[in-house]
Amino acid sequence: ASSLVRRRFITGVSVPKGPKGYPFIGNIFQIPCKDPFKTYSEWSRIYGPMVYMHVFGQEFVVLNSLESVIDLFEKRSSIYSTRPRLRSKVMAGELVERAQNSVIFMKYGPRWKACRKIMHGWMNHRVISQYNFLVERNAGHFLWKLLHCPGIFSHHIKVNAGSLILKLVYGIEPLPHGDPWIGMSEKLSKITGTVSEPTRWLVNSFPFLRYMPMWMPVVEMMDKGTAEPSWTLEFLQQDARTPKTLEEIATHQSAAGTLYAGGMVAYIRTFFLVMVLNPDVQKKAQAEIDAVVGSMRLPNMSDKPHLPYINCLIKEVFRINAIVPLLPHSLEQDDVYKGHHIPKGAWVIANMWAIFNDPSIYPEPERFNPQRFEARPGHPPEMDPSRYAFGIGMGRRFCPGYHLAMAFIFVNVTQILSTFSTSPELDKDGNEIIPPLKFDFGHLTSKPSDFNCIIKPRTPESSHLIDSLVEIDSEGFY
Ligand code: HEM
Repeated sequence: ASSLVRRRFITGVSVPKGPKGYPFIGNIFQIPCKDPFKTYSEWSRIYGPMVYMHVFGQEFVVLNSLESVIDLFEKRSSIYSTRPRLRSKVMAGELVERAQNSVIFMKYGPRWKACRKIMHGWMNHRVISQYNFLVERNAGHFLWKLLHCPGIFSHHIKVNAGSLILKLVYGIEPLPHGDPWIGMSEKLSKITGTVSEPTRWLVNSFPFLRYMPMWMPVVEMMDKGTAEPSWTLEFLQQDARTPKTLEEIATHQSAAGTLYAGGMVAYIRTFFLVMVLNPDVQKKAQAEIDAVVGSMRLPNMSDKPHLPYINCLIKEVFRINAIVPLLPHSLEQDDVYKGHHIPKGAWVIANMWAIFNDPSIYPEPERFNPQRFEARPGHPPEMDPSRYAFGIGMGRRFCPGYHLAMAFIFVNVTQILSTFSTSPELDKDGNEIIPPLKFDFGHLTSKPSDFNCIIKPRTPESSHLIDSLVEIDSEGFY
């Protein structure tokens, strides 16, 4: 508290308002474990769009309005682009190590810049458009699995996203079941998510794997002459005579290690859920694909400009589930915004959930309505949430996987709509079991709670098309 008083004296203004906490422990008991972003949003109605809280001396400022998020993360991105400092004393060693090695948690500085440069080289718009064929082929495999084993669709979604990343980064084709690389990436992503949850600091043991040297299998395959083209191979072969410095390898490894597909999995699961809940939307989207693409081929990236309703649908899925509902940034110097002191070292958290559910931006926010993004007389399109689901504007921490994720989403959503109908499960009396529109927040992302549904090919021709496009060397593809 004394440092607070001192800083208040320096800036002459006070921190934003917030719920009154206890001495030392602060607001720890007021921050709920479940859906904290909803509580922050309620608090903003009492205390204003910026809400201040503190826990064990760590200060937090939650930004609940789009205006404040743009003003700070975008317009002042030179100050607000670092990540919160993680409290090493109360965290297990592995978590700290993960934090140091992960681009997501790196402090703004030279090492972070080096990683971002590598990632930009892999995932800029031009490079990603050259990989469209791989995204499309990968989606074809996914359809084939949905056709032949629809009961475990959630599992297929996970493998689908994970296998694309593994192929791009390491040239590895994952095993159909229980692939160790996919399992390991999942563990890494859980560690990453755990590090970021403010109320989790107190947990002091995590039974996770240690961070593994992920370039090793590529070196082995290179030696055997079996390495497939991949970003890692490209890196290792660049000037192969000069041994890589540890720093270079570590930088590449941390860039690669962060590439996990959690956001894409959450998106596709959300898409299936809203299709179950909104049959009219599904029919309308299918009618658009039938009219533009026909049923003789699968949609691909070149169809994107000709499918306006699908493009609106994709935006609405981003809005209805804020995949990364809380975005934690931090600042390394004191700042003053709208008459309030934003203290150096505070976690400044953008509440994206609050923004995507703000009725002044999205009227009737609880309604799933792709048409809100259409321009009609007297109705300008509502703000595109996919612009903000990956970070703010072109702010420095904006998700480097944006182009890859958008290509993946477009191809998968259109190919699923073109070939399958998704509907609610039936109980033994033939009544529909309607799943709730409910999401679980954990490990940084928000995903639909488990639900079942029926996924059926739309026509016999759809099944033939999928089978004919996927050449399977029958060895248990799923
Ligand atoms: C639908 C899918 C995805 C969503 C919604 C998503 C969202 C985000 C968000 C919100 C951030 C934080 C931005 C900020 O702090 O301002 C982020 C960062 C990041 N994302 Fe994604 N992402 C997705 C897919 C991907 C993919 C496919 C990759 C890589 C292949 C990726 C790699 C990263 C990395 C490395 C960072 C950290 C950047 C940094 O801190 O400098 N993301 N993502």
